[in-house]
Amino acid sequence: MAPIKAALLGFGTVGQGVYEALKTHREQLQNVLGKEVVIEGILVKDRSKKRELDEHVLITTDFDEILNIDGLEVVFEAIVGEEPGFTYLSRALDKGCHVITANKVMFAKHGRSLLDKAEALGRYVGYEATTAGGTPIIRSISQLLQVNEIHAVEAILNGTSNYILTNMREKGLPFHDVLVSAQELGYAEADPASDIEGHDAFYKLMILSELSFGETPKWEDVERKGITEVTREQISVFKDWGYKVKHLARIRRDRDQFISSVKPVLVDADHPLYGVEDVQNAITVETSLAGKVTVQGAGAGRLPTASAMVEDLTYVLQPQPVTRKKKTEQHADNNSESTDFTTVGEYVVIGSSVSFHGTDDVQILKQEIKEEHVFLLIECQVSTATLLKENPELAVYEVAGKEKNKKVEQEQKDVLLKKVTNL
Ligand SMILES: NC(=O)C1=CN([C@@H]2O[C@H](COP(=O)(O)OP(=O)(O)OC[C@H]3O[C@@H](n4cnc5c(N)ncnc54)[C@H](OP(=O)(O)O)[C@@H]3O)[C@@H](O)[C@H]2O)C=CC1
Ligand SMILES: N[C@@H](CC=O)C(=O)O
Repeated sequence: MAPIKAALLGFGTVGQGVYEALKTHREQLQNVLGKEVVIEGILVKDRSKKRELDEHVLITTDFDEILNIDGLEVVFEAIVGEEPGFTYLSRALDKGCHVITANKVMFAKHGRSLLDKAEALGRYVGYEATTAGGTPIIRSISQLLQVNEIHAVEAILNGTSNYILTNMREKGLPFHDVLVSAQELGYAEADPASDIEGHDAFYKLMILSELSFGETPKWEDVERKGITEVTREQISVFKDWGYKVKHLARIRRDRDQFISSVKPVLVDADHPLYGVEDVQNAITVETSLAGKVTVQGAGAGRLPTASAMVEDLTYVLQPQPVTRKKKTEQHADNNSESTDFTTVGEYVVIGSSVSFHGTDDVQILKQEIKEEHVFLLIECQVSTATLLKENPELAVYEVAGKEKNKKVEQEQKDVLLKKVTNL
């Protein structure tokens, strides 16, 4: 039987992983698909690099040569950046191919357009590898949670950041050394600023938002912060207090409004993502019927990412019926916050000096002085924490899952805001 002809765009960490996985799992694929899958062509940027490839494989820097492969059915994309990836995949769909991508920057920006085009052409787009590496979250949401309404997603979505934070805490290693190790292991992006500044997790969160809610918040409204300001001294105090710093990507839809952020947050042992370490990613989806569902797995690296792309191959060639989530109206929540109540949360505030001038509504729950810094665990209103975060002298970390509604008189709120501004 004639084999399924495929092409690979990119032959770096991910591209090589796909090439290897197709060879090592040839038999398994043949059992599922009834045919062999053969890579016929590979697109690269630098043709002079030495590559270990079967003789018949076309290696080229010219995308037209890829598209001209006779009988090409599938294009895997694992190159870097929004372009030329988007143009190449659009053209591959126009040519009648199914496409499978790992490129989240491109997919966060153009995923909807590619999915629309594929639908119109009767082709399929696999994008499992764009989000959380080898963790099957795209398939879980799109195929297993079609009837459930999704209320919120809370996740660790960047393997490099989680690997750095884990190794700083467990081995006391300096930030930079662990980043270099993440690069050597193939976890980091070509420009690792994307990982450590939170852009990568942000793109993945936007892909999950589109999948879960049929829309995203305005991108500029999402609070985004990376892990570059997390110090070993902070991690050590947090550890003594029973917390870990995790880079969390969170989105909640509440009465047609999104509350969304990507930032380092403290979690305690009760939090579902507390035990997610090293390059692991995990995603907790809060649903209307199933409650909280968590999926965990390797978030980056050659074979886990290749796994997602090869699994996608079975999906694009044997698609299951899936309805894409449409933007839906949310029903008003009867438990919605009354004006008499205000939301309070727990925060760790760190500075060379921190004082609250006897403000009643800031409860100090714990304190410690370490080297040059005062560490305070406080309970205060969310609005107060927002003000504290604006103070460049302070580092403020939210403790995840500690928000609650508390009765506070309006006058108290005003007094508190004035006092905190005077810090
Ligand atoms: N690394 C990981 O764990 C994961 C990565 N991803 C995503 O997968 C994609 C690839 O990542 P990764 O393999 O790590 O990256 P690498 O930097 O290791 O490899 C990139 C590959 O793309 C090729 N390439 C880059 N630009 C072009 C271009 N304009 N035209 C043709 N080829 C090009 C390069 O060619 P050459 O070899 O000639 O330099 C190289 O082979 C990225 O979008 C990344 O975000 C997704 C999930 C996990
Ligand atoms: N650089 C990314 C790779 C996978 O998407 C990460 O570290 O998570």
